[in-house]
Formats: sequence, C-alpha cells, structure tokens
Amino acid sequence: MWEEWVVRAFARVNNNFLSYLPKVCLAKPSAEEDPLADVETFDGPGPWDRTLLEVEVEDPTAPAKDGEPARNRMLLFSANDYLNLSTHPAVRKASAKAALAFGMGPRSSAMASGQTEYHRRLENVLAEMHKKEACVVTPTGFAANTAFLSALGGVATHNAASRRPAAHEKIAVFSDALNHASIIDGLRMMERHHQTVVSVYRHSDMQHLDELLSNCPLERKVVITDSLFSMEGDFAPMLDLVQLRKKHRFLFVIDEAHTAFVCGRNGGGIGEVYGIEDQIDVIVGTLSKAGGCLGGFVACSQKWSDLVRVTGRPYIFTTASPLPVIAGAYAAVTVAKKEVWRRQALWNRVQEFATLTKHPATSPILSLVVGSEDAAIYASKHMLERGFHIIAIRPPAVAPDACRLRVTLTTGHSSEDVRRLVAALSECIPGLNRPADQVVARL
Ligand SMILES: Cc1ncc(COP(=O)(O)O)c(C=O)c1O
Repeated sequence: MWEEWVVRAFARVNNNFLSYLPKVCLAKPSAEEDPLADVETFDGPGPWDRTLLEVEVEDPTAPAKDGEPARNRMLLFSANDYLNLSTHPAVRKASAKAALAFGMGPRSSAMASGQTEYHRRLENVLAEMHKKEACVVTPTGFAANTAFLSALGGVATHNAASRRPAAHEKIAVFSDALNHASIIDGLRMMERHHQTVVSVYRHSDMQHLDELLSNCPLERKVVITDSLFSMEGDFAPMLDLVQLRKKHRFLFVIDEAHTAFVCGRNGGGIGEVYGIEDQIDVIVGTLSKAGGCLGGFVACSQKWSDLVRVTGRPYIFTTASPLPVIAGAYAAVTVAKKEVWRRQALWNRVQEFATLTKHPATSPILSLVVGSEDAAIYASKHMLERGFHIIAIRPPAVAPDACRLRVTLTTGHSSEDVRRLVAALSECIPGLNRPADQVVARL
C-alpha cells in the first residue's frame, strides 16, 4: 500500500518537472585529474589515522606566551569519526582534486543546478551498499531526516480528499523516546501541517510499541528509530522491530547515523549485520560521522527517492553539497567498503574497553552516566587535565539527572590508548574498572 500512496502523492506534485529539467554536465577532467578515479586503499593503519586524534587545545588557565594562549597536548575521544576516514589519503586526494577541478561549486539547490553526475555516483554507491534501489544525498544528516519526514507528510497531504488531511487520513508515526533531535523536529513539522499523529514509545520497549500499534485505528503506520542511540550507545532491538513489522505492516524507517560504515562486514550497517535489509523500508544516514566528511542520505525505493526530491523541503530549499565534499565522501565510502580491517580494529577497541571495565560497552559510543551536571563537568575537567579530550553531555541533550561523559572509540586508537583511558576514567568514575562481559561485534 505504501508504494501506491507514494506514487499517488508523486503524481499530484510532479508535473514532469524532474524529467524535463536539463541536467548540468561538468567538464570531464583528464584521467589524472578525475577526483573519483583510483581510490587508494591500504592493508593496515598509517600515520594519517592519528592526524586528528593527537591534537593541541588552548589552556585558558595557563599564562599566555608571546601573546599566544598556552597549549596542551590531548588525545581525542570525543569525535564521531569512528573509522578515521576524515584524514584518509584517498579522501584528502579526492577532495583536493575536486577543489582544483571545480572549486566550491556548483552553488545552488539540487533542484536547480546543484545536482551533478558526482552527486549521482555517490548516491549510487550508497544505494548499492544499503541494498536499496535509490538514494538521495542531502547537505547534512539533519536535513536527511527532515527531508524524508517532509516527504512522508506529503503522502498524507497529497492523498487527502481536501487540502488538510482529515483525522483518518493522517499518518500514525511511532517514534522511540530517545530518537535524535532531527527526527523530533521533522515530526513536529509534520504535526504543524496536520499530517501526523505521533506516538512516542518508551525507549526500545517493544511491548509498549506493540500496544500502541494494536490500539491505533489509522491505516498508515510508520515506525522510526535510531539504529544506535547517539547518547546512550545502545542498539535498537532490530529483530524484534522486524517481527512487529510483520505483525502490524508498518513502514519501517531507521536512522543509521552511527551504524552506517561501522556495522556489517562490508559496512552496510545494521541491516547487513542481521541480513534484514529487505525488511527495512527506508534508511536515513549521515556522511558526517564514520563517513568522515559532511552530508546525509536517504536510501530507499526509486519511488520514495522521487518523492523526496520533489517534496522534501530541507532537500529542495537549501544549497547542494559542494563537489570537494561529494568527492571526499565518495572516496570515504569506497575505502569504508574495502578496508574491512578498520571495522575489526574498532570493535577490538570496544572489546578491550569492556574487558577492562564493568561498563556494559556494546558499541563504540561509551555513555558513562555520572548524574548531575556538576558531576559530569568535574569528570570532564579531570579527563582534560589527564590529557584526554572528553566532554560532559548535559541538558538538553540528556535529562538533568543523567549527565554523562560520552567517549567515542575509533579505529586509530591503540590498545595502549584504551588502557590509559580506563586508568584515567577510573580516577573520576568510582567502580568503573571491574571487568564486564564479552562484546558482540556487530559485523
Ligand atoms: C542519530 C543521529 N541522526 C542524525 C544526526 C544528524 O547528522 P548530521 O550531523 O550529519 O547533521 C545525528 C548527529 O548528530 C545523529 O546522532
């Protein structure tokens, strides 16, 4: 039914706009200058993996020298560059070549002249990686979620008998309580346009979700969840969600911001881990975390991608990503697919952390809850003094009594880094260093 509703909505708005718009074709660079040619890969880590891990930070408490603020050396455990692809030689080269060939262009919306063959090639590799027919690349992950939800709202509006959907024509969206802000804001936008009735289910509580679905009289149902929760570091119960999808026949949408390229043997995300790609209808992701660049994507059916392109307002009413970013992301995705050892090394670090502590680490995001805002700031300051860049997570990102340190592990961290990290953390988080269980690597 969903495909039918999507086709009907598309037919209402399209007017053949997509088919008559002439595509801009850029000058073809020589083989040597081609930004996407010859993406170089390696069998193991190189010095480039540490470029953005070993950093210097300004020290506001120390006296300035020669008018310059004093600096301290730090090891970074606070970024989302899980595979350290932002500094990979292939990413640097692709991005630099694109900048030399095309500068920062083209500067316009994808709907005008912003969409090039380079954007399309990136979309094609992302679609293939996630086993979907099509993909739409957006300027950020935030825009990917809001663009998809804007298009989803259009399904209610454009299938309605009058301009405003009647109560029974709305879409029932079921959203995990800890979903990302971009999902929450996208749903608020839909509510504002009378397109949806939103039910928030308790975090990963499948019984609660089942009850809400069973009691919902609306025909069009959607479940949306982060696959890995950015502040908790825990996974959504994917197999249970797939079972519920069979029972209730909802459209299943996941946000793979923290699992794309990180999970699955080939980096195909959480769907690849369980072989359930065909049970997930729409995958939203970002190129800004493990992708090491900037951008977002919606991997889905051809029909959904057509609808997102003509009705996803955060896709249409914004400027498309510049070519150096697109070329860098293309190289990063190619490397992520080929350098399988990167994921293995990352999951080894997660296992090492779990072995050294009693923290139930299940992913590269370690969410160490300390309680009050003051306690989190104290712990963060302690870690900074010890030479580890780790920040306190406070409201509005988390509840006031659940402030925490959020530590992110990456491929480029060594086993010795993890040992030193745990030693320093155990000085400010009592009882941390007691061994925990075996980690299940999501590969
Ligand atoms: C779960 C989730 N979804 C979406 C986003 C937005 O991605 P981006 O930073 O590319 O806009 C984030 C990043 O903060 C996230 O954690």
